[in-house]
Amino acid sequence: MYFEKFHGTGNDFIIIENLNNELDLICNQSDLTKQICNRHFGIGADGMMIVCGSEIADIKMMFYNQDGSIAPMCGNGIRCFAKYVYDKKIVNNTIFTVETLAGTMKVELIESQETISFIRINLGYPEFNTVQFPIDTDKEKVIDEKIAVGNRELKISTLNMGTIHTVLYTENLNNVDIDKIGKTIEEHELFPEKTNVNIYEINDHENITLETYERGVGRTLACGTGCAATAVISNLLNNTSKSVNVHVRGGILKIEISNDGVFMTGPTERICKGEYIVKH
Ligand SMILES: N[C@H](CCC[C@H](N)C(=O)O)C(=O)O
Repeated sequence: MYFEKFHGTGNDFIIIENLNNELDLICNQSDLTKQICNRHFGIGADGMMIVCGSEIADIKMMFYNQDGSIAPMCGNGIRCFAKYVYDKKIVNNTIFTVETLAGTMKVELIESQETISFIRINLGYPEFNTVQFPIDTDKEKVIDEKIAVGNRELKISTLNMGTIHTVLYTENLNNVDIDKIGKTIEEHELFPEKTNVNIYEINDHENITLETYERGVGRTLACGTGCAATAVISNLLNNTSKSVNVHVRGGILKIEISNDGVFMTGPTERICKGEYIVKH
């Protein structure tokens, strides 16, 4: 099975095509994801995208986390996906639409080179009321709410930015056990479908540093929708401006909050391509 591997600021993905639905006859896509994304027995990646035909957009992206779970959207992934379908001439414009389970996203290839491209995505608008959040609050938005995490009380904000994100602020990321807090909150009883966990510190009014513990993966070098969700919360709390650079371990993503939606701009790079042997 032909595949290509990409990364977007260190969040890495496998991309395979299913334009003629031939994949459906070969294997279960969730099982295939777990197999191919395994970093020892497979190629290794944080997740997998499948290229599908669409009735409502130029192309459709199905996204699976490394553990085989389906997620509605992936910000770093859709940049890689966009480069793949443009370079393979599956789409023929530098501006096109991608159907996802989180809605149709508008994609723009700003600069396209052989291995690296810069891509700008309109991620749409943050949603607060779609989060099933059984916390005792009469507020419409859950921002800076205190919850019990183990024997501690933490302030969290939860929203949907293509997928569910929970955001926490810290004065110093070096003092935070990201894996421990990330896993605890990911699996917290408040989140029946789990959540992605983002912990950020403020560098200045236009720059934040972010660590993300992703649902279905664990710690990643970057999370595109997590960067956008965190920029939205940080701006709502008057910590940063509407245009902010989010510094992640794998690079920097630019987030712009506007009346037309939340835009994310960042790089994507092709790592390799080849034939994967499906294990039955
Ligand atoms: N783990 C996420 C999906 C991938 C999001 C992330 N890789 C991004 O770049 O947005 C979830 O289960 O909702």
